[in-house]
Amino acid sequence: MVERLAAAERHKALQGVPGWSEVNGREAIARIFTFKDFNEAFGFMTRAALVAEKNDHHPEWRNVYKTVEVVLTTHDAGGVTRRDIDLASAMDAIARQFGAA
Ligand SMILES: C[C@H](O)[C@H](O)[C@H]1CNC2=NC(N)=NC(=O)C2=N1
Repeated sequence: MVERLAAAERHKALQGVPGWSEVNGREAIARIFTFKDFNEAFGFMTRAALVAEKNDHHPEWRNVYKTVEVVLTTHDAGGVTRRDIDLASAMDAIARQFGAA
């Protein structure tokens, strides 16, 4: 069972994924990725989906044309855990490969 991060731990962990921020009123982290076009955005989602499935840890996300809004939280733990931080970091690496802004 992965453990929910307390506020101080969450803030510290967020420093490792600087593009992400806390969600107001919810124990979750979020980032909006903007790509060159829909093709790149969906390519990012495809790669990220495979990582999510491999790790059995899935995002809440919304795609509008070339943007992908991602919210990460661990439902089983009722808050942010290391799994969210690790998936955020993995998504950042994939986004860099797609030349995200
Ligand atoms: C049964 C399955 O392992 C669980 O439901 C997994 C799936 N993916 C998940 N993803 C996220 N974000 N949080 C979870 O608690 C979670 N639990």
